[in-house]
Amino acid sequence: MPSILIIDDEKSIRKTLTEILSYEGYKIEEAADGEEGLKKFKEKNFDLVLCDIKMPKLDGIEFLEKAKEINDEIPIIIISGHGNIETAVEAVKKGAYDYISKPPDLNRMLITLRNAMEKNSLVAETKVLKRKVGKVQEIVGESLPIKKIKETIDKIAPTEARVLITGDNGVGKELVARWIHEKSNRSDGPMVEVNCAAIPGELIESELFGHEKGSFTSAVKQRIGKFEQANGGTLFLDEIGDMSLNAQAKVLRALQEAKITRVGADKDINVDVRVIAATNKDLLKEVENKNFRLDLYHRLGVIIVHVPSLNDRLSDIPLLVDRFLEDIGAEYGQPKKAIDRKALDLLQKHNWTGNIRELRNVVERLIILSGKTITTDDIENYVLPKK
Ligand SMILES: Nc1ncnc2c1ncn2[C@@H]1O[C@H](COP(=O)(O)OP(=O)(O)OP(=O)(O)O)[C@@H](O)[C@H]1O
Repeated sequence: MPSILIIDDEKSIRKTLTEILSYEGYKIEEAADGEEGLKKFKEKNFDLVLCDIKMPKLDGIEFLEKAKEINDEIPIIIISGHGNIETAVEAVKKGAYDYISKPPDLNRMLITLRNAMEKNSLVAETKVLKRKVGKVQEIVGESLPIKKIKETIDKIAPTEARVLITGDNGVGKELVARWIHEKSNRSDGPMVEVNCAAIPGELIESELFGHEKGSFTSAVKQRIGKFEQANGGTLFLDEIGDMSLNAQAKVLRALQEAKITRVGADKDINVDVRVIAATNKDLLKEVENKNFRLDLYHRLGVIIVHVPSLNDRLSDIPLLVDRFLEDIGAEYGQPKKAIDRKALDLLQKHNWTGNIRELRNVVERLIILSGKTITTDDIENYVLPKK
């Protein structure tokens, strides 16, 4: 149950707000002035604070400044009276999430609260994910195409240019996208990924743009879409070739106008997002077949990075195998296994239709099934198709 701290010197206001918000399922604590509020704020971890501006002892702005120093992740919403809208605006500039006017409009207040908490949990989620992922995995390889790709990433990452990454399944398109984000000026912002092939056609719009409660039968609560989640960062549209024409039209508009509209809403929302898209399809062929919009293709593909298949850069295999032996070995808590030269040669002769993902799986299998050193027998037994 989300918890809210209400700080207001007027008892009647505290009482009304407490009644309404408890009824809405929030856990409420009250404080009668800024000082008491700050004491409670220090003691407990609230999900949100509602704070009046004019109060004895410590007023709303002073509370805001002190609270931000203690924990600037908890959203604070200012309640402002008639006479102090300007102060409320100043509070927002100083980091309050928003303000609501007295007497509060019930619906608007509830929406503001919900948005604040939702946004906050998204921020927290992104942080957790960032910590989990930690550093982006290195792009291993010394072959000419890989060197070129690394150079291109260095050149294009700091620009705002949209990038279309093409290549087979499992060649490392997502990894390239991650590095572009990581080396861009947006790296402190989120990188949000959408796999357009995995989302049913009728849900993709709501997934990308969000929806208002009740906008369609299963929209039981308001939802923030991926474009909004990626605000200030990068949106990675994977498998873009599988997106419906309907959704393509909306994505095009979002790119042209830097604005989106949630499904069922009439208000536009500005978004500041860099889009990177990836596909394993030949998009121009899809354009010819009327499955993909040419104008969207041109919007997305300002820069095109093609990641070649592993079969076209077999010289990278020894380095990749070495890296996977080390990483996967460590994941299993085992010492790194060796592989003999001839076994490595066999791997370089294999037809890698599943690309680097397949190679990684193969190395994992070999680590599990082989002895200390991986031999040609192991490759014949566990990798090559049985005749
Ligand atoms: N050059 C590389 N060095 C190290 N690991 C790599 C490299 N390229 C890809 N990988 C690893 O191979 C796996 C597949 O890569 P990734 O998911 O980026 O491919 P993809 O092209 O996006 O695949 P899909 O088309 O299925 O979305 C991942 O585990 C990735 O970390």
